[in-house]
Amino acid sequence: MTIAIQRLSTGDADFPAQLKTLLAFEAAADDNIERTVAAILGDVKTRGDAAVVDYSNRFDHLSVASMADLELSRDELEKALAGLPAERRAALEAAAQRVRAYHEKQRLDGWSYTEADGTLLGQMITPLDRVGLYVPGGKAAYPSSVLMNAIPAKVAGVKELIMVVPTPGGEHNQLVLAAACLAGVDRVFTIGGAQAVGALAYGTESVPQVDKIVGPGNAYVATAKRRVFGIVGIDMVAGPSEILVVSDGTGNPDWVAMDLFSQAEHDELAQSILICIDAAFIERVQASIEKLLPTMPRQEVIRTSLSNRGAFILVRDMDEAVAIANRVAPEHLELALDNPDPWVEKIHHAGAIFIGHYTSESLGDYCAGPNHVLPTSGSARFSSPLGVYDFQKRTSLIKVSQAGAQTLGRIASTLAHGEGLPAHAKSAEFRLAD
Ligand SMILES: NC(=O)c1ccc[n+]([C@@H]2O[C@H](COP(=O)([O-])OP(=O)(O)OC[C@H]3O[C@@H](n4cnc5c(N)ncnc54)[C@H](O)[C@@H]3O)[C@@H](O)[C@H]2O)c1
Ligand SMILES: N[C@H](CO)Cc1c[nH]c[nH+]1
Ligand SMILES: [Zn+2]
Repeated sequence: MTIAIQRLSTGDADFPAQLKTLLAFEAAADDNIERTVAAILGDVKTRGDAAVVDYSNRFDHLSVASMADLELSRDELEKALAGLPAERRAALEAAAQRVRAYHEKQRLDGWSYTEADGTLLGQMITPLDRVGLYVPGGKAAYPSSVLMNAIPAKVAGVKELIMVVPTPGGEHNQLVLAAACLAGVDRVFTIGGAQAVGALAYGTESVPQVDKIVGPGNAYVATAKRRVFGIVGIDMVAGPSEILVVSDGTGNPDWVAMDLFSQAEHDELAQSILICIDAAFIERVQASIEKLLPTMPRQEVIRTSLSNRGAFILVRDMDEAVAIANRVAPEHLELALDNPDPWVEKIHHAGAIFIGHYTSESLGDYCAGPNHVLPTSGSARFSSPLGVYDFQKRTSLIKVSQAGAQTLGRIASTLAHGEGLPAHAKSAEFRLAD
């Protein structure tokens, strides 16, 4: 069966309008979800543990009596790690080691300088005290996301990392627990959805209140995170996965087809786009898609994603390809080019750039080292991958010498009078020598 993937060409007069439609994705605001989440959060705020237990029993089909049944012991996490088949354990450890090494480079350090009159100015960096990590557990479990969220937090020096993961029907995903153990997660509660976000944001008798909640989740989780923002910090509200491949017609079309599949298989709403300067190569990728799709276990998800949100864009040259890539500002951008290096610095908007034919996006998802939590839906125009800096805060330092108080005091006094704030002016003036 032919898979109908939208074809666009920059040579067409209506290309700008077509591109706009292709990129016009907004997570549908759902009043029912808003109402449900508001009610759950309110209940968790009022009734604490009892509410969390009730919702966990209802939504995750459990029958537990108290929160004590919903916390895993250190022993259970260690058993999960010890029980992994050797090959899986080695892969998990190799990925964790590479992700840690990369993120070590991101740690921000404080700085200060002293002016001629002895006044010291600087910036102090402190880690967040306590962070909540949401790990989705409904339809699919992602141990790699445990590493990508927990390791930067630990590298930043976060003192306590509390993980929540729903376990529908009481099933514990051993690879998720092993990843938590390896990444140094401190406590794990088997709770999910809006009730878990509420427990982390407000604190309950058992779940400590955190300072920031990170990690992806479904519409209930995303809505709850948006609602508790302000009481706690949040990382970002990630949309469906995206990949954009820029091709000059070189390389293997099977590789490109599978790279497009790799993000399409996440979600029917995922977006996979190929921009290419060579019409014949686009046809070869289409043929590869037809050939390879029947071999894929998640072919229905891939088919839906490619036909609803996928696209092939034929461009006249590489400059046009790069301009459109920057307009899309994709989560993942592959430069599938024989000579990719000169083009890297022309890409200004992308969550991550995968350079050259051997750099499949999937290596970044698991083990290259950089974080796989990346800005989606064009937000790479103004935001960055999750990193150590998301778990560090900056505090300004000001230590004014007696001499400095004279110079600064006169400036501050003048400006304070200008603003009509006499107490500000006086507090500076009191420190002026007569
Ligand atoms: N961007 C990324 O890096 C990334 C990584 C992993 C997962 N994801 C996304 O995370 C999401 C995971 O979703 P999921 O559902 O599998 O797991 P989830 O853990 O996010 O949600 C499961 C919870 O949703 C709540 N829920 C379900 N139905 C409900 C209802 N009718 N009323 C109230 N609450 C309800 C329940 O409490 C349940 O425990 C997917 O959208 C996936 O694409 C994104
Ligand atoms: N590609 C996803 C983020 O867009 C992350 C992931 C986890 N496992 C596989 N992939
Ligand atoms: Zn992925």
